[in-house]
Amino acid sequence: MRNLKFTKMQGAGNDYIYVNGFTTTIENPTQLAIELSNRNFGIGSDGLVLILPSDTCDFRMQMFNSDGSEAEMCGNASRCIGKYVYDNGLTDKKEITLETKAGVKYITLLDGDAKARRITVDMGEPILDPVLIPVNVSGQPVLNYPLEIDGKTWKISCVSMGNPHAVIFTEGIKDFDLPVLGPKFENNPIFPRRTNTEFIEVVDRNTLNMRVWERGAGETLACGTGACAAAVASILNNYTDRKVVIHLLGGDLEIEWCESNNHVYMTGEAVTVFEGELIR
Ligand SMILES: N[C@H](CCC[C@H](N)C(=O)O)C(=O)O
Repeated sequence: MRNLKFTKMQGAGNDYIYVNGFTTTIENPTQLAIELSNRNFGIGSDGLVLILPSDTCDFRMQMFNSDGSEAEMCGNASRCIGKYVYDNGLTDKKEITLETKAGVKYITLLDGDAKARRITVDMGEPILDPVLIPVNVSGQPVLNYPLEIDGKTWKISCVSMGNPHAVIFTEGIKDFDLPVLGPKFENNPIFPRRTNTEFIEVVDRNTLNMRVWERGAGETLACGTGACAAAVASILNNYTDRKVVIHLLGGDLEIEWCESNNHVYMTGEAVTVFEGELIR
């Protein structure tokens, strides 16, 4: 079997392996995501991203977490795909449409070079209907809903950006033991398709601190859809204005929930770390 060429990229420290689906066919992406994400026996990453042809858009994204599960959408990966396709000559456009399982996303390349680019993605409208998130709670929006875990009651605000998020506004997030706490939210029966969980400190009306336990990947240094969900939840709770800077462990993301069209815009970096060839 031919060696596998790949590109390693990261957005705010959320790192994925990118494969050009125009030249390489991946038979079993679920298994490959598990193997290649392993940070000792594989390449090491938060998951695997395939860049594919699309009948309706410029490109299509298929994204797999490090546990092999396929997600509907990935914000940090969508920025990196914008950089990848431009840098590799798959397009000369700086306004790019991307087909995802969460609908069409619109990528705009701002400035930068072959190493790092600043990119904005129109992430579309947030989904607040619990049936669609999904979360087994009645009434919308789901804001500060009391969820008891191991005798402690947490207040969750639930938003989907095509993938499910439970947002918790709290204090002292740097001290949380996420490897213990995260899975108790991720796998809680209230979430029929599991959930990503964001732990948020409100710094001021334009600034949030965030840690995230991702569905299918564990703690990552950043989550683009999670940052969007956290911004929407903080605006709905009137903790912040409609433009927020979110400080994540791996870097900052700028989120705006636009009042005129109800779309959420995410701006941040996309960085190419290295290119490689997997010996198979
Ligand atoms: N773990 C997520 C997918 C990756 C999302 C994240 N890395 C982002 O940048 O949006 C899920 O299963 O919904």
